[in-house]
Amino acid sequence: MDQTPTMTALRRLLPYLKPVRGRLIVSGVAVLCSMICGLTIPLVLQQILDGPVARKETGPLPWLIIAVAVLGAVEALMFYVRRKLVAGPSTLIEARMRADIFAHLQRLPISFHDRWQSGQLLSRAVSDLSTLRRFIAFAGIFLIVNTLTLALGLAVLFFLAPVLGVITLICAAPLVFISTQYESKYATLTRRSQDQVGDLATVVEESVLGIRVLKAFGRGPHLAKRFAAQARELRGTELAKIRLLALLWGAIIMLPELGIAAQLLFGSLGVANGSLTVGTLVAGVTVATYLRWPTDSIGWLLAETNQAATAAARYWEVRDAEVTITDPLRPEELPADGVGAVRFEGVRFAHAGSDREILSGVDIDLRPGETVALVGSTGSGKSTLTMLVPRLADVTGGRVTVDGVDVRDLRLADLRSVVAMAFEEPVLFSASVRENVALGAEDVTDEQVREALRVAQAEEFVDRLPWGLDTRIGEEGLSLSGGQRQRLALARAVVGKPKVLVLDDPLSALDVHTEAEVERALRSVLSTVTALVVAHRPSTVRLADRVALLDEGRIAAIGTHEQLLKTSAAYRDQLSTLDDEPAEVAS
Ligand SMILES: Nc1ncnc2c1ncn2[C@@H]1O[C@H](COP(=O)(O)OP(=O)(O)OP(=O)(O)O)[C@@H](O)[C@H]1O
Repeated sequence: MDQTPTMTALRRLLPYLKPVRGRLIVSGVAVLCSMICGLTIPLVLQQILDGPVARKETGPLPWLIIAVAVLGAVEALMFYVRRKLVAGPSTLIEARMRADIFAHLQRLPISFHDRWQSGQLLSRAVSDLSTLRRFIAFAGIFLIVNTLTLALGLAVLFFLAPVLGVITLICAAPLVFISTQYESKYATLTRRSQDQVGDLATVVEESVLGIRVLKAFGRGPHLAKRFAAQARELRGTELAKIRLLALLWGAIIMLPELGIAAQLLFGSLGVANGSLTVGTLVAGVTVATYLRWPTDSIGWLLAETNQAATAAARYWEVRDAEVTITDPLRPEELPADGVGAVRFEGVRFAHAGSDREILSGVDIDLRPGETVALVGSTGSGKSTLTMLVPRLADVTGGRVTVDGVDVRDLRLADLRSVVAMAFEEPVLFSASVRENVALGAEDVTDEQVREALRVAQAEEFVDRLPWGLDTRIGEEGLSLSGGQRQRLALARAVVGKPKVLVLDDPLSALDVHTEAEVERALRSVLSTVTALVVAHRPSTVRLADRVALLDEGRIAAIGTHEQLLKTSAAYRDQLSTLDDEPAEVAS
């Protein structure tokens, strides 16, 4: 995966900052004001020491003391204002960026999701964005303000006595060199640690989703060991970061201390020979002491900036991923009297970056209302072919049409309102039964949900659930049986009353009893639509009007089951490899 240069990644956040720039600028100005107040206090101190104290006159003293108190109060107030002002914008930016990456993930093609680990996406949408929020609210502002304060402080020192300014400058110069040396090393470590967090999130997610497999095979301890090893790697990276930061901090803290010592040495000599007043020396040392926070914080601020830049780069890597399946520039309309005829015409398909064509000229003509079962050896491309109808992937040659219109010429929303799909693995979301079914179409009424459940033979078991339609089903619907989940997935597929249904092996992995229930549901569902059904079992083949045999990227035979049994040796061979006995099918 290409890595976006980190600082460019940070700059690209500007459009998100734009709507709230007013408040961000005001909060920056507030911090600057508080810093200016802090830097003015030593100047008043100089006036007190060289004026009333040196001359032993107490007259102007109260006013000068009040000035110090007011400056201190304004400094504190401005800090408070910054904190108040910055909270809203930074959380707003985080929320917007999070919503945008989520929306983008929905648009990205399946091929993207096949390539990317879910934990990497999770860490980018959650922890990287929190890092960015912290940067915008705090480190980003202080990076600018502290740099200005350092420049201003230096100017004050030069104003007080050039020698004090020069000493501070000489002591600060090595910091620039050390910081640049450290920056690139720290950036590499930061990137590594943030990627490792993503890898860890992937392991946690996969092991939670696959907990049944892991338990059944007793692989929990093995995975726990692997996880611990990855966690140790992350710890190693974090320790390397801390060691590097410790070195930088050491240098950053030592250099200003040396500066203050040098100021005291040369300043005292100056006072002794009369070239400096005591007030100037005390004010100079106070300014240098005040500059310690802006100086000390540089290491931490650079670390935060690095972290934020890496987080931004990781964010943009996902946002820059190309949405390859989009609405056409000039969309066509489906005919109003469309009946759901589907044609595959010379369809070819190869995965991006792969030379191997999985489909190399598939022709199938699905007549309106007909069910065609697709059989073929494992890996022959059956699932791939089904994905081309609702454009989960696009053909690389030929075309797929619905009612005579190339699916690529239709708006995605229009296409997906007439074509519905159910998959081998019926994914259910942690939401109510109603929400899970209504996911299949927009603005669905309860009556429509019930009708879909009836068609999918699911109404009875849903009514037996503790809260009926409102029952929340667990993540991935794990609390339901396989057959119940399949029937809910079928209800979701039919709720929008599609004209075309594409089913990727809906009877796989079901026991005999459950299979019969889902088969009944399927018969009822298929009677109303044109359907392409991937079949791994003779029982699924039985549901079809015709069967197409996919072999070596082409349709090797197509016809009714009985015709093919008589005429196609390849079909008979294929059936003998299916899960049930061919004899059972023939009956
Ligand atoms: N991202 C990818 N890049 C390259 N090849 C891929 C990719 N994804 C899948 N394939 C290959 O595409 C081929 C077709 O896969 P597909 O899932 O369509 O087969 P299938 O007939 O549905 O198999 P099964 O019956 O086992 O479900 C397989 O050989 C698979 O290895």
